[in-house]
Amino acid sequence: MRENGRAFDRIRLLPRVAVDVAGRTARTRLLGLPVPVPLAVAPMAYQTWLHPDGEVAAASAAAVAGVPFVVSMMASRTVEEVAATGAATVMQLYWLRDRGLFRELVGRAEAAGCVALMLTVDVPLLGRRLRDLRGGLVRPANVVAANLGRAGGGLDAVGGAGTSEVAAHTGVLFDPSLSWADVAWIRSVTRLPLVLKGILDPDDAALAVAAGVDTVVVSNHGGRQLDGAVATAVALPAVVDAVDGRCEVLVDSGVRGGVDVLKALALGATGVLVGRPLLWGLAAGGAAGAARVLDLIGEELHEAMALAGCPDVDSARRLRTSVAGGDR
Ligand SMILES: Cc1cc2nc3c(=O)[nH]c(=O)nc-3n(C[C@H](O)[C@H](O)[C@H](O)COP(=O)(O)O)c2cc1C
Ligand SMILES: CCCCC(=O)C(=O)O
Repeated sequence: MRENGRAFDRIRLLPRVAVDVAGRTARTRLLGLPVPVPLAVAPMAYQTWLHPDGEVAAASAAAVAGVPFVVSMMASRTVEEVAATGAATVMQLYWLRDRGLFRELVGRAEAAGCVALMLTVDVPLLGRRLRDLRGGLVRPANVVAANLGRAGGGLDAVGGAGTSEVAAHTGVLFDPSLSWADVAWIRSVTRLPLVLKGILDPDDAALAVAAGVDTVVVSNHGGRQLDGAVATAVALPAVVDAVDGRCEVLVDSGVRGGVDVLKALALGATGVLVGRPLLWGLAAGGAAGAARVLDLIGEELHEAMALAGCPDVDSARRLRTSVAGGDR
């Protein structure tokens, strides 16, 4: 988790000069849609834990900013409620043992008008989260996986220091047997664009392209899964090379401001997903707080583009970078 931020910090940009940036724009396409800035909100579970309106408030902020909102399969508000905010909504999915429930969720996402499905592939089981275990993490009774019906409620039998009810619950639901054959099946049951989230190895990126995926997200899940996994700013360039323009390449994990977005573009990304900063905004100020976070990142990106001599996103993708030696 710490290395994600450090890796972005170590990237150095080579600004261009005497380029007319007076009319600069960060407009581009992301997940097949026109967007004012190349970012979307990452899927994050259980947002009513942070604010009573949860995902509905966060998605409203995305709608105001004009950027896509990815609703977690483990969201505490339903995909229908999220889509009703007017945000371009992407449904995130985990591979479930209950294939009937998985198929039903695909159908609900389609019916709700989702613009894409995002299959997260880096959670065969939940990572070992020591603070969750030490604190005996248990969901409050009102924080449930609203999309999963009866399966979304709490596990009464689990509690106390040394246990995580969230890890136990996902262990019951998620199927660690996911393989590329299953990805091909998922590709075959929907016409929506398919995104795979959690790619780090360029060979997996090539397999994703071969499976007919429209977008890969270079992600280590914000450092929440495999401790010691490579930072995404380090992994990104090889994935961009392997994909070679055959699908979109998004990146997340450690993006904290507009300069990080510019660095991601310079490393070849189509755009970024923003994770925790959105939750901080949501916790601090609900929909307005989340909207302020998106505004700040957008403002910072526009400024950084001016200072780097980039009138548009394509020129940002052509910026040269280097990697600094040590930490600052
Ligand atoms: C509280 C929390 C819950 C998350 N829940 C999900 C989830 O339900 N599905 C998913 O694919 N990723 C989930 N993630 C991972 C994020 O989508 C994203 O990959 C990560 O947070 C990006 O890193 P960042 O927080 O450093 O921006 C979660 C992350 C956090 C912090
Ligand atoms: C609650 C299900 C898993 C959410 C998740 O992906 C995360 O906490 O990182």
